[in-house]
Amino acid sequence: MSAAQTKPTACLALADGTIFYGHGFGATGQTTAELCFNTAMTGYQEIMTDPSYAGQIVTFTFPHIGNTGVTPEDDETGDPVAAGMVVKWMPTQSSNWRAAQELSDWLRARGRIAIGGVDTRRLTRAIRQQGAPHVALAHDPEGNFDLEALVAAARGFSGLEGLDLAKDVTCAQSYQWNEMRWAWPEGYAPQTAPKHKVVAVDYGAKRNILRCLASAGCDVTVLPASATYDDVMAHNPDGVFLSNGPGDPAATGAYAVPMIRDLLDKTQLPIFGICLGHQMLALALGAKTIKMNHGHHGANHPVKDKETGKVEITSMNHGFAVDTQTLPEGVTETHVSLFDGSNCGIRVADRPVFSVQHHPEASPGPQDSFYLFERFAKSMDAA
Ligand SMILES: NC(=O)CC[C@H](N)C(=O)O
Repeated sequence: MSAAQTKPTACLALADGTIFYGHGFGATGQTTAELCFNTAMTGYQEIMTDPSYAGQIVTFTFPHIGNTGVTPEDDETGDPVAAGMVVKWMPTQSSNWRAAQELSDWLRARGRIAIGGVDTRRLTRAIRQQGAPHVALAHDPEGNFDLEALVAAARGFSGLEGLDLAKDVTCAQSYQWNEMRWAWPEGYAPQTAPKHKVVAVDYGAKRNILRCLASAGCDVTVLPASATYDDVMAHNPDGVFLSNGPGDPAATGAYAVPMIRDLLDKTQLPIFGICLGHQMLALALGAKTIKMNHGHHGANHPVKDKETGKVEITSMNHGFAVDTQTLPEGVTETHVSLFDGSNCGIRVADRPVFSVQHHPEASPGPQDSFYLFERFAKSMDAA
């Protein structure tokens, strides 16, 4: 906080009793969640509206957040789904021709609490040391905080392990998706007429993934997370896409994995998964997932494609990972994180079934990972 802003109007309490004071913006009130940090320098709106952030408060390590405002065009879904945000500097008035609204007003309208003026470097170190902490975040313009109650609320948060959050963020009904990417990766021609009928199962899908599928020539039907094998097959798809999403893959897997297993056992359909979809495909193949210490959240994560030796600069947002040691016979690790060696991709031998942990649609590379959508489309050409 600056010296001029003396009385704190927001407070972040960690379950270990550490308190961070700051100034509130966005909605007032109180919320509990797991706390992570994201190292991306841009894309705060896409991050806040990524459904995979449900149940989490995001600490932004980049200090200037909010200075380009927000625009409906950049929403990854209808509402912000991250539970709140923590930043170093209070947002200044936005300055960007695309800005339709100030970040603070946008957060307030959507009931999301934010705190500014926090020493985010100290907080990030705490997250790295403790593992993603459970926290309570409160914003009160009068600055009245019951610290004991806040710490108790943080301790009362169950954490993300064992939580199925896909059911909260999935679409209520199936729908068609036709919109394409706005920018074309170099060397890729826009597909004018969709060639492949794809069912995308929505565990919390980001819109840009659906745009990338459409851009690769897919006629996309989106189904809710609860879709059964019969629901999927009723659309007579040429391929099935498993989306990203929040929460613990093992919990969502309780109903999603049997559907994916049926697809694997009863069909030869191409299957492509991203992030939660990747984790649940791995579970369906017999592997296990683990909770990471503080996860991967950023837009600068180097991932090595083990088959080509190429390194992609990727966007990541995950707190769980596939345990490489548990991959069964016939399932190969195709991608690996160069930060910590964790699994970032798998492929089933002799079948067009593959998935990645990172986000190929989010393009920090900026075109490094689009080939995965092309690979999925090509596998349907061949099928
Ligand atoms: N982006 C995602 O799909 C995240 C997957 C999962 N919820 C995780 O945190 O690991």
